[in-house]
Amino acid sequence: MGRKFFVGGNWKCNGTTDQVDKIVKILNEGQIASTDVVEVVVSPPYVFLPVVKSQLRPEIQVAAQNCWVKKGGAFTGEVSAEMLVNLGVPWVILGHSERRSLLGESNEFVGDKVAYALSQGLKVIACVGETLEQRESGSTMDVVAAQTKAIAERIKDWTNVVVAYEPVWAIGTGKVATPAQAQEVHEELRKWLAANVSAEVAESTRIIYGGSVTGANCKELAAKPDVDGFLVGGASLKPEFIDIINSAT
Ligand SMILES: O=C(COP(=O)(O)O)NO
Repeated sequence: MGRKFFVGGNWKCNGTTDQVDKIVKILNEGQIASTDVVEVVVSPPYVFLPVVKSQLRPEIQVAAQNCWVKKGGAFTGEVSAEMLVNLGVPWVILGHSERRSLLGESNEFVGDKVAYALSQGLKVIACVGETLEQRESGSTMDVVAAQTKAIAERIKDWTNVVVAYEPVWAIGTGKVATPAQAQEVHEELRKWLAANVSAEVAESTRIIYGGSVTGANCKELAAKPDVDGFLVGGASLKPEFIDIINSAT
């Protein structure tokens, strides 16, 4: 398969300087698999990005949790892709379900953000996922395909894209998807990429799972053939994140 395992830590809107110091210490002192085996990217809030980047061991990269949809300027409160590149931040999470639901980010807006971030040289963790209502109505794949299509219509090169399947009903709820549920959607997503982009992109693009991943459930999920890693929320703030990083070994 040849897809390097990928573990992202999404700190969301959390952290004080003391808490950030403690998390960085855990990350710097943890026994983690080599970068040949796993790619690790942690995503602090914007305000902590420079200090975390400066203090983290070199094997662990950083990501922003969002960025603006076009070149910076008169967009009060926004942070541009160019600023992240200027800071040496290599990754950005885009299209997280919390932004789609709380801030009304549409599939098209997320697609535009992904295209612009890539054009500026950022690497992107692009989030997709359905709500409980959508799953219960049997429209999971329709939703996830539409979210992915809005990205595919706007980009040509998938080299720097990781797709994060994060079922909304599993985020922050403790109701983790079963390994079979995760595998089913990841496999269908990969088939969608093969049919609508290319076999090569389908084969090489990492599709990672997010939604109540913990040190206790990560191994079983990681064992599934189309689960290429994780995007972890709550547990990325805890020592168990080290176990999740090592879950593919
Ligand atoms: O939103 C998530 C997952 O959050 P939890 O692990 O806390 O469910 N990742 O981006």
